[in-house]
Amino acid sequence: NTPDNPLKVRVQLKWFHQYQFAGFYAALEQGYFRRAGLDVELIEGHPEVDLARTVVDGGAEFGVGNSSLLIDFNQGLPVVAVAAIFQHSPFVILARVDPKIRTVKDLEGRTLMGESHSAELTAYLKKAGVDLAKVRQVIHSGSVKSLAANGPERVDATTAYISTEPVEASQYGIPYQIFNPRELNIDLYGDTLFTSQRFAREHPQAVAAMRDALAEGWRYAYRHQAEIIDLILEKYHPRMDRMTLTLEAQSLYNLFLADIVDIGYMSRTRWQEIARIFAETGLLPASYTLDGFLFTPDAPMPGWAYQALAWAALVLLFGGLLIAYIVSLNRRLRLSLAQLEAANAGLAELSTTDALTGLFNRRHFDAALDRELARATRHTQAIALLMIDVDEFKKYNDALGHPAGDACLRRIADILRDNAQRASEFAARIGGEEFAIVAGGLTPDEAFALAERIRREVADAGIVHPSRDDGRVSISIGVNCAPPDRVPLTARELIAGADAALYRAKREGRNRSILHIAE
Ligand SMILES: Nc1nc2c(ncn2[C@@H]2O[C@H](COP(=O)(O)OP(=O)(O)OP(=O)(O)O)[C@@H](O)[C@H]2O)c(=O)[nH]1
Repeated sequence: NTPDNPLKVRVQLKWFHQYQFAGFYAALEQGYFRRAGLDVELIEGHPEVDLARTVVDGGAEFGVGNSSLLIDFNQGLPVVAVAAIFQHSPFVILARVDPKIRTVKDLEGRTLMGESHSAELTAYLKKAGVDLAKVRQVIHSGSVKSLAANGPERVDATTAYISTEPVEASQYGIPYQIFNPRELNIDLYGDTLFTSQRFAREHPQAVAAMRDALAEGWRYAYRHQAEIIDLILEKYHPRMDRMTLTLEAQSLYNLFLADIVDIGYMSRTRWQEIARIFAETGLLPASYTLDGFLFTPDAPMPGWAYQALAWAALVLLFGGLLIAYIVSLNRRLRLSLAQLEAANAGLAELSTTDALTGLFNRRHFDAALDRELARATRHTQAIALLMIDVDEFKKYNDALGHPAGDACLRRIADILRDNAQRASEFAARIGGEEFAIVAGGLTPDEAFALAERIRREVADAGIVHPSRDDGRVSISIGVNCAPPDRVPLTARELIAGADAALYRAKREGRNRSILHIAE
């Protein structure tokens, strides 16, 4: 509902037009209802109107009732309390001044005039120990004048609002006394805005809007009391004059402004207390309930919201499935990766060759050297080791780049392989630019000759080295040879001798072979 296309609603008031309904008049006049999307029509009440029935049967969308609504609700009338307009009930009994009527109990045997559905009256009389059967109850004439009438229409007491009838009685010069239920701790909500369960279910937003606009109307009425009284006098033809309305207004404000709660506020605890009072006086069964009686603005979801929710659930479902699939895929991937790594590690373990040159790698060299030494020992054979290192290879790399360095290493490796072709010989790359050749059965001279041949072949290969004096890549070789009578010699001893010779070759100018002489 919008201000341009408002929802038409009728409000059944519980009494004649008077200041009691000031919040409604103000909200109408100030446009609060219309702004809330409501086109409100007020229906004047009277003593006999059955408020709950009128609203439930569709005679109005809202009603202004009182705490009796809780009894109607428990008797099966589908009403919903929306807002407590008065935090305390203005309800009292107004009785004639009569020496025989001193307490409310003295109303036994007397005539009491009351409006319909006044549970508060019954609760009060019962709690005061009045035998209801002994009280003659008649329908409210609508005027306090019945207290002073002559003849059969005269009554001894009447239900009344503390805000209205005492003033009227004074104006008519009727002496009166007041019996107030609050003296017996009967403290109920006063006027209460309510609707039917059906309307609350179908138009929850309109109900909340009505409640809020009415509260705003009451706030306005409080600030502009005289203006609202003028309005009532002009538009609503009240049965009271300005003075009575003014006194009524002041009396009403005492009832609900004493509480530090927002106009319209109501609490479940308070309703529970009211239910307890009704149950105590037999107006409600012990099995009474409050469930469904109080309006909760949780609007039922509109159709589009259900659809959006369904889509969101679907997206969540597919999202969840996708995530589960990705997680399982990931797990499988991690597993295969781990297997792959293990396999690679196994392969590396098994691998014997160097990836760059194709020669044996360091691991194989160590194992093979041990094997060759053992064999030489077994057959009492000589064994020679050539340790080969590329000269000033760092400068080569620096000058020509790493890829060129790799190519150079491969060329040298080829030369080494070519020169270690016998069954008892093998070449290996044992470091970055370090190589080794193991040759079984060679005398020291033969081993040295082999070293020199290799060194010359590398020098003659003509691999350009920008930093070398002769412009060529060269190698240095340290040769160690264990003659048959010196075997067994450990691998470590053999390598140490060859290293020492290589070190000398470097120190003496590079591009040379040195034979280690055992001491
Ligand atoms: N391109 C390439 N260079 C490597 C490789 N392995 C080691 N090197 C390089 O070889 C160089 C060895 O340098 P050094 O140990 O200082 O020896 P050097 O420059 O050859 O000098 P000397 O041995 O004293 O003649 C380093 O620059 C390493 O980066 C490889 O696989 N490829």
